[in-house]
Amino acid sequence: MTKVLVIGDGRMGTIIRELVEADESLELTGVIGIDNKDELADVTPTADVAIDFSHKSMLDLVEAYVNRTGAALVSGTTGYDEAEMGRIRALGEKAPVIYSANYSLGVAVLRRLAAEAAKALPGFDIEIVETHHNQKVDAPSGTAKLLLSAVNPDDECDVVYGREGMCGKRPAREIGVHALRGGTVAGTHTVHFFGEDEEVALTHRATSRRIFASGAVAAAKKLVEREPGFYGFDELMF
Ligand SMILES: NC(=O)C1=CN([C@@H]2O[C@H](COP(=O)(O)OP(=O)(O)OC[C@H]3O[C@@H](n4cnc5c(N)ncnc54)[C@H](OP(=O)(O)O)[C@@H]3O)[C@@H](O)[C@H]2O)C=CC1
Ligand SMILES: O=C(O)C1=N[C@H](C(=O)O)C[C@H](O)C1
Repeated sequence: MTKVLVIGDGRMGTIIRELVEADESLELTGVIGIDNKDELADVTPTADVAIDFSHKSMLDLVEAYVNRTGAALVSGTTGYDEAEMGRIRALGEKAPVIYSANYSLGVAVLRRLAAEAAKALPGFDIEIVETHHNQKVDAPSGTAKLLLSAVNPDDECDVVYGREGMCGKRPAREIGVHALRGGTVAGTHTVHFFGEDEEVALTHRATSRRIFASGAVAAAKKLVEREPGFYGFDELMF
């Protein structure tokens, strides 16, 4: 039995907890929310793997937990800055760690397609649009950032987050990133490629956040078989 600690008891944490409880190969050792977050620093029972879908403010505790116990870490929390991402990567020296801003197979394929399209369509204007429910606290989404780095791998383009006012004509080497918020949308991402008299648009639409939760649980099962190290989604899941 693989022992699983779920960090985050919100929308994602609740579904992950249900999936873990329903899986005979997994044992739930605890669920951490704001109210009992200090357990991470002390009394939490040791788990083989922690699955973290919480909030960036939990990073100090998550980091200390992995360093203290050596538990594997599946991290899906978004909103981290570069320095915080560096701290998550560094945990790979202590334990097997995977980070992905999106645990659906569909987005992993969208990322590849978008990278391919960007190479094949030089000179096209790229715009990324993400849409999420009205409870999401970070923008743009982690997935939008992941797609941005797929189409702009060498940081050659300037990036603008929304536009307003007399911002002038669109420069050629610019990528616009736009966040829409409303209702209960689980997560939609479109990468637009605009050319002369034509447009290619690649879209992934999640119709339920269950897809992210089941991807994270599948990742946890694979991760516990691995040596310490920092793993990407494609490396572990394909
Ligand atoms: N990688 C992926 O595939 C996916 C990633 N996500 C990401 O997972 C994270 C959680 O998403 P979701 O479950 O929808 O979010 P919720 O707001 O429903 O849950 C957030 C959780 O974090 C806890 N928390 C701790 N500190 C804070 C704080 N300072 N402010 C707010 N919450 C805090 C909350 O505790 P409490 O309940 O006690 O308030 C809650 O357990 C987000 O970063 C989201 O972007 C979401 C879907 C897919
Ligand atoms: O907060 C969410 O809901 C989601 N967050 C992730 C992100 O920021 O990319 C993944 C998914 O789109 C749902």
